[in-house]
Amino acid sequence: MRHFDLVIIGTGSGNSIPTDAMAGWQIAILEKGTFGGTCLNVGCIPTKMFVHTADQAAAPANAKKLGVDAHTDAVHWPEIRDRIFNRIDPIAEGGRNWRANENANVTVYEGTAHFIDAHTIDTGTGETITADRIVVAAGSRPTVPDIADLDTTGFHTSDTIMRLDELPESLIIVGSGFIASEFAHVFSSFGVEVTVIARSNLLLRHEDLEIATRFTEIAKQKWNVLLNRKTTRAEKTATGVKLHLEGPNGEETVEAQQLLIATGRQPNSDLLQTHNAGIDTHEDGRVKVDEFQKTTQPHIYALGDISSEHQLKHVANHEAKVVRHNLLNPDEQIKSDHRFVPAAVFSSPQIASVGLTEEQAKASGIRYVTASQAYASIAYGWAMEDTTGFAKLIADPATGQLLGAHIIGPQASTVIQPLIQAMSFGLDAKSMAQGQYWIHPAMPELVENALLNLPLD
Ligand SMILES: Cc1cc2nc3c(=O)[nH]c(=O)nc-3n(C[C@H](O)[C@H](O)[C@H](O)COP(=O)(O)OP(=O)(O)OC[C@H]3O[C@@H](n4cnc5c(N)ncnc54)[C@H](O)[C@@H]3O)c2cc1C
Ligand SMILES: NC(=O)c1ccc[n+]([C@@H]2O[C@H](COP(=O)([O-])OP(=O)(O)OC[C@H]3O[C@@H](n4cnc5c(N)ncnc54)[C@H](O)[C@@H]3O)[C@@H](O)[C@H]2O)c1
Repeated sequence: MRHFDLVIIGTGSGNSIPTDAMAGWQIAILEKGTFGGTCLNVGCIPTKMFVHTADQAAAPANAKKLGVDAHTDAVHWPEIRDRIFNRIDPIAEGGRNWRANENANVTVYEGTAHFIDAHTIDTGTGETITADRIVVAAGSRPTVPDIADLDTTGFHTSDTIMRLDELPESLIIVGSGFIASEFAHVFSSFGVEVTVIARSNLLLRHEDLEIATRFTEIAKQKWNVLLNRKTTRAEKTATGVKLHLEGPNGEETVEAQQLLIATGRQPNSDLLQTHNAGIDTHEDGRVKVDEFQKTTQPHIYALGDISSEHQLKHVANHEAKVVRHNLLNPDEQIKSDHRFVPAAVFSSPQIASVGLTEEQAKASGIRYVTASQAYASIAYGWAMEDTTGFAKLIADPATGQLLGAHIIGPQASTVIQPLIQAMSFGLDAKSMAQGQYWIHPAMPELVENALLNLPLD
């Protein structure tokens, strides 16, 4: 049985751990799917390449209010799809080739691995190996809800929808979180008739209530948004799929050519049989880790979607850096920093957030103040004729420190960055607003004005 100094399970953020400083270590990398993991192959990167294209396709419709007549003549789905994946697929293959054939100290095993015990792993390739140290970076996979007959109708998840042969005329999306909101924007901008089915009365309900409410209002004008609906049964039709729903109008059905299930992602700890290694998991299947990313077995670390409460690439990357440091410096371990984890929804409009929502601030019983600023009341907002976007800030009235920041509107994912910086480095709202120039008349004036609007002494 071959023995390794280090085994890494999963080639998403886990693949970034081996470094020159580990050149003397024998390392095994285990992967059951495509090298590079979710973000590169079926997640952040292709989705944002589709989102940017969708933004272009939708732009002419928005130009009308500026006095410009423009029209999107055609959306060439096969060309768009192939442009995106002809860029991504070689990167995945190049990464695999580099690790498999060009790293003298790395051995790649391509199979579905599982633990035999705390030091022994069946690689799923017919070979079982042992290791001194192990990194569990096996990510998550789409959750499929229990809808009767769904298995007979066929459906897509984010793993498959981006590789459709052709653009459908209509698409039903079950779910109302990140993936639903981003793909609804992509497909509707490409001319597809989109229906979004949500269990609750709001889309993106993890966001601050005012933000989620505004997003839901806007979404209703663009998509067929069905709120407070339970999907009870799926049925195959001659042209696609029919879903049976229960909701405020009683029983009803919706039909479309294609169906996307976007109801969350579950950690892959079950595939790994982590219990065989004595690794504890949370009730939702996430591997338990401490602040050093150590599992309940001190020689096994975990990172990213399989253990984190934030299923975000920047978090997985941060944790991978922490794990790499701790593997190389066992006597000077560092902690992960999860204080201010930002996230953005790349829909239309975009949403970006960091820190507490107002509901969370209220529930925690702390004292807080809020302030908002509309894009419509800053000069660049006039230029864009934006009427729906705004920033909302939550701050501690005693110290002026920001507790949360939420933006809905153009370029929200970029405009929020100085607020993330202020929170991370402890810069108070007043100093931030008054201690620097803000380029006039640029979009960050939204942030400057929101800061100045906070009722602080
Ligand atoms: C559609 C979509 C869009 C997204 N967009 C964004 C975004 O814009 N911004 C953002 O921050 N995040 C985004 N995310 C989330 C982000 O992709 C993930 O948080 C991140 O990729 C997780 O990285 P990871 O290394 O933990 O896992 P992964 O990248 O999933 O890597 C885990 C790897 O482990 C392998 N594996 C699993 N089980 C086994 C096993 N038993 N044996 C061997 N190998 C195994 C898998 O095949 C996979 O390659 C998106 C996700 C999706 C699905
Ligand atoms: N821009 C980004 O950073 C980005 C983009 C896409 C995905 N992601 C990550 O991937 C994760 C997964 O995305 P997602 O959109 O699948 O999850 P999500 O957690 O954002 O949303 C899941 C949605 O499905 C609904 N839902 C759950 N079970 C259901 C059921 N049985 N029937 C109907 N609806 C149900 C939930 O109410 C929720 O609206 C996200 O949590 C996020 O961390 C990030």
